[in-house]
Amino acid sequence: MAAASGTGFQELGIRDWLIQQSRQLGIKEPTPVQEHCIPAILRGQDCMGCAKTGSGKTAAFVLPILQKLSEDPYGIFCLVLSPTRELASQIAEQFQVLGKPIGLKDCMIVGRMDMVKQALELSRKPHVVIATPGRLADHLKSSNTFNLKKIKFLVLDEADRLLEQGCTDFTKDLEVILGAIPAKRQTLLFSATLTDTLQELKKIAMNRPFFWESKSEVRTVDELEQRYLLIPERMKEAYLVHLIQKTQDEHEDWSIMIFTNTCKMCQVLNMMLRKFRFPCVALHSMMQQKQRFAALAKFKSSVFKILVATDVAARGLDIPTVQMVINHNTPGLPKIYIHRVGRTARAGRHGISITLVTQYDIHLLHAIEEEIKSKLKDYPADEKEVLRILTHVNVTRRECEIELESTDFDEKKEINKKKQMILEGKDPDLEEKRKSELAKIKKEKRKFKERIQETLEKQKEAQLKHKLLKRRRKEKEAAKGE
Ligand SMILES: Nc1ncnc2c1ncn2[C@@H]1O[C@H](COP(=O)(O)OP(=O)(O)OP(=O)(O)O)[C@@H](O)[C@H]1O
Repeated sequence: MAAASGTGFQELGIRDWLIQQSRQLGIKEPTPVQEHCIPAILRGQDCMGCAKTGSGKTAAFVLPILQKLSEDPYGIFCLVLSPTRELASQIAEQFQVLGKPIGLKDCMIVGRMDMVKQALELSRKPHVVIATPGRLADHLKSSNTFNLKKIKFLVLDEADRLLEQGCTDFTKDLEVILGAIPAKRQTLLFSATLTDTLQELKKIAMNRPFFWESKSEVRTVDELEQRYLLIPERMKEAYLVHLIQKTQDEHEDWSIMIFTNTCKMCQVLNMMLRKFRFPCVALHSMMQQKQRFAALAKFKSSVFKILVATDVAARGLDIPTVQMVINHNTPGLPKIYIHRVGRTARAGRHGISITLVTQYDIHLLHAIEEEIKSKLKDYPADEKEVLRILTHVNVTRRECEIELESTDFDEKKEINKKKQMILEGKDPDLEEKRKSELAKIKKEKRKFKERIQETLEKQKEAQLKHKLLKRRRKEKEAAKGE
């Protein structure tokens, strides 16, 4: 993890009190991303840092910001944006520990938590605000008890995710936030996968940013052993149970993160693994925020050894005990794969990832290998053992699905959708009406098109018949003439 050059934090310009404090977190020698980005940030430059997962990007911005804050302390000095609430909480923790000697006041502004309490905290001018974009934009639109007009630093952690238009689109909220902060500021952008969104990011970091990217061609860390298992879809869960059982039998200290592609699958797998008496807990966006934080805390403290999660946990989370990542589905985007498997093998530790691949996902596996510039190896599983447990596992899974169907899980999803619409200032009933009207118009259009097509085909047929008749008549006449 240490910088190849052997440069210490002191040479980078970091003060003694911060160096002492960093030691408490095991941060002794700077990592390459810290070695390169810290001096640029201390010089006052905008900075874009692209380094592999688990390489210490958080401290690369927290340390210089705290140092600058200690020289001129006021609130609100810095704003950090994160795509998920769990990551925001983790960043806040780093600020709290490292900023303790200067009496740092921080404030976390994330969705689905008490808005009034947050507004009060904001009005007390904390030094650092760590926020998810949606909730911060809501506060900016609805409150005049605080402002961000004097901030010196804007940090976008997982910057590419904040800018891409994925299932959660942050662009509108970012517009509100960027409109509320001063143009003269230092902007710091970090991620393990910055390159796709480089041009958009450069627009946000305006004053010719210092750009640092780790040189290595391979996009994942050397300490990560990457494996795949090519299996039929109906055997996925049996393989999953087998892999967990094997890990539990062979290791005393173990911890696994399992990634799924939907909240429902996450819930079903969690229920199923619990029926097999595995100590596991779920994390997905359909859970209450308090439950989400509690689940993560239990996993972090090793009360539960398995976390079944959707991609809400794919980025940034730093849980050193995680030794294995299992991808229950092959990620559709290589970028998501990089972040998911990056939850293990962090800070120089060893880790293993196993991706379950069905015959329909082979092209996805190839796309991943092409992007990460490395080949995944086949995982040697005990197929006989998997066949032995197959029926039992599949019956249990089906039972869990039926159990979940009897609850209001799908209904809750609809309610959540409606809640989201209300938050976006839309009327769910009106939206529903508009949707069905749109569907009706589309249906009519389709019918109209079909009718035109039919008429055209009939016309064509008639023309052909006419031509054919004409040709036959000509042929007959020619025959007569002979
Ligand atoms: N210089 C250092 N020496 C040793 N450990 C460090 C150093 N800097 C950071 N760490 C530790 O490394 C771990 C990973 O750091 P961090 O979470 O910042 O990674 P990251 O690069 O942001 O990863 P990701 O891309 O997954 O978000 C943390 O536990 C952190 O305390």
